[in-house]
Amino acid sequence: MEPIIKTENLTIRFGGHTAVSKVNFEMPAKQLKSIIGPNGAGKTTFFNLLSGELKATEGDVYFKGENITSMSSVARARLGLGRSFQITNVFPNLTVLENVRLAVQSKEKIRYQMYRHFTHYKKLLEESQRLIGVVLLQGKEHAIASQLSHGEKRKLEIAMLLALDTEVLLLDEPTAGMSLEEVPAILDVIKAIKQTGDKTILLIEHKMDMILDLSDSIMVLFNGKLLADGSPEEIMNNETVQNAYLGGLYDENLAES
Ligand SMILES: Nc1ncnc2c1ncn2[C@@H]1O[C@H](COP(=O)(O)OP(=O)(O)OP(=O)(O)O)[C@@H](O)[C@H]1O
Repeated sequence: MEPIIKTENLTIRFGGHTAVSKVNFEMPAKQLKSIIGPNGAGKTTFFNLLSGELKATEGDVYFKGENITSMSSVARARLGLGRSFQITNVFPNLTVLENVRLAVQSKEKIRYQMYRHFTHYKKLLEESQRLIGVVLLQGKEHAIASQLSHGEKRKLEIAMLLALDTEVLLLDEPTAGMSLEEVPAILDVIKAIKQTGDKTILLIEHKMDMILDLSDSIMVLFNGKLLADGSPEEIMNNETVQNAYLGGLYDENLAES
């Protein structure tokens, strides 16, 4: 089966520094792949190249076989490739339900006037409630977005990404800045999304137990290069990966000259 995302020779340089270097990567549809690597390995930069926040210096990005390298992040999001922080339309003074409902509405392109039709309104509400359930925010429907905890805000963002019918979810450290008690709930949310079986998830995480629990595959970035990509077991047993993490490989060995 054709990969849902593919990169060829994907490279970005910031001045003299190559942050992502000649990455050839394939993302199978409807799977969860984690991206790991030490701080500064290029994980977030790689995400930004996929989502269109950054333009590649060299190389190409494909979505379902289409070359999207020159497409804006908005156009990519419309195609179904989205990252959580791209959602700038979380209204802090609206409730959880209202925010999700607006996202569902914007996707369904239902015009405001159609709210007059009660059946449409009811459908919107039902879909919003379903998504609030998927991200485990039941009971918080009427909470004001700005008053949610950090973890709950991330859940709301994910619900809105789902409402926009995002096929590929790019989740950049969804547990960052979260209290320890909030982490298992986010793990459950990602599992619940995975269980729906129709989403492709790319996840940047530092929490190894979480990665091993969730991932179908893991890719390792090191100094901007793709060091390895394989099943969790393969990656754990990969000597090069072990060396990289143990500091056995020096930056110069892998750095772009
Ligand atoms: N806009 C930019 N201008 C210059 N250098 C940048 C820019 N963005 C990233 N970099 C550099 O590129 C490298 C990769 O950064 P990136 O944030 O992608 O790493 P990361 O693997 O996500 O790290 P972390 O785990 O700490 O988030 C770093 O050396 C960083 O300083």
